[in-house]
Amino acid sequence: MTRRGRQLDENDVRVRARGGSRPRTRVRPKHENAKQGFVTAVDRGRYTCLVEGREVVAVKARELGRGSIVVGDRVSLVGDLSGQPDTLGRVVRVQERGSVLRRTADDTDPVERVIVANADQLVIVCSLSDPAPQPRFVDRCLVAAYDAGLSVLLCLTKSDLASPDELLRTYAGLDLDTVVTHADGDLDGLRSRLRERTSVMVGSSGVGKSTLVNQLVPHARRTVGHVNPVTGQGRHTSSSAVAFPFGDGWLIDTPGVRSFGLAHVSADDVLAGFPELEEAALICPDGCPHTAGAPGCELDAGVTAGRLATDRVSSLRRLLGSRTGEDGG
Ligand SMILES: Nc1nc2c(ncn2[C@@H]2O[C@H](COP(=O)(O)OP(=O)(O)OP(=O)(O)O)[C@@H](O)[C@H]2O)c(=O)[nH]1
Ligand SMILES: [Zn+2]
Repeated sequence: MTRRGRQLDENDVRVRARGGSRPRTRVRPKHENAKQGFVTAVDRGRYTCLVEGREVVAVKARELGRGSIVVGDRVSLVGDLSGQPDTLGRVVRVQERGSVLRRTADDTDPVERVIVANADQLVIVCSLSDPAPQPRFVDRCLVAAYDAGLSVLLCLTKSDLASPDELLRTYAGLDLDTVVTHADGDLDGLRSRLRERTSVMVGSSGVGKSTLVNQLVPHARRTVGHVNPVTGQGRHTSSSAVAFPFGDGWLIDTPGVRSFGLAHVSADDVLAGFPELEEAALICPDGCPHTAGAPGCELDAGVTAGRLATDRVSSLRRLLGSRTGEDGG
């Protein structure tokens, strides 16, 4: 279950139905010797799974149908699980997911994609300078995280270049944890918040996410810096998520995820990404759209009286508007 008790999507239902409501006798005996694995990478129909400490490449068994398998899924595998080159295992079952982090391509696209399963924390990586902080990106990630029932760690990087004070003030009082880092600093604070959980890292380009992942997981070898236009060197070979074991948990990098389209999130759940505004909006008239100038909207009153931050209110309004195609977000 997710924290907000959200309905799981089609894929989840399909996975559950196969595991639960079907007579198990038909499937089970065949896979009695199936082993448990954790999906660490997905690339064109090939699933890399960690099985008893070995990296096994597997395909999806036909009986699983069209249901998706994503990084973070816990799966049962049969077939050749030796992990030797050119061997293939077969994923025969996907366990029920504890959480699903999803996105749509843009805010008006109805097609949802699950990016990562079973995560419990979203780490939003945001640089304090070079590139300048993007609070709207952070707000959008917050909505996606709360919608998925994930807790949030805001990681402010490049503190050697600028002070974190202003951003820390902006996000103080929200239901999130913060940590401030820079490339030559110690990462103990960050490490301690990553152990024993499954964390997903997101960040826009250049914020220093790969630098962080490489420091946390030295064998990760994430490419750092810009793509060389001549050689193409530095280009990420995969745009999908990759999971690395970290302490007793997992650290999942998402190189291709630059943002979250939020078409799948209801207006109420967008508002839930802004807890202080959600509380203020309780005294709005019934059915208030919370748009600028909406009659009696408490968000306007709160801004005028200095109780609410202008930036947060306009960020919320931009997100609400972009989902109906009124604003590019
Ligand atoms: N001053 C400073 N520079 C940093 C820090 N961390 C990373 N950088 C630099 O910022 C640039 C971008 O770092 P990356 O780690 O590639 O950033 P990224 O978020 O992975 O960006 P993409 O590769 O586009 O996904 C590189 O030139 C890094 O050397 C930091 O703490 N301080
Ligand atoms: Zn309102």
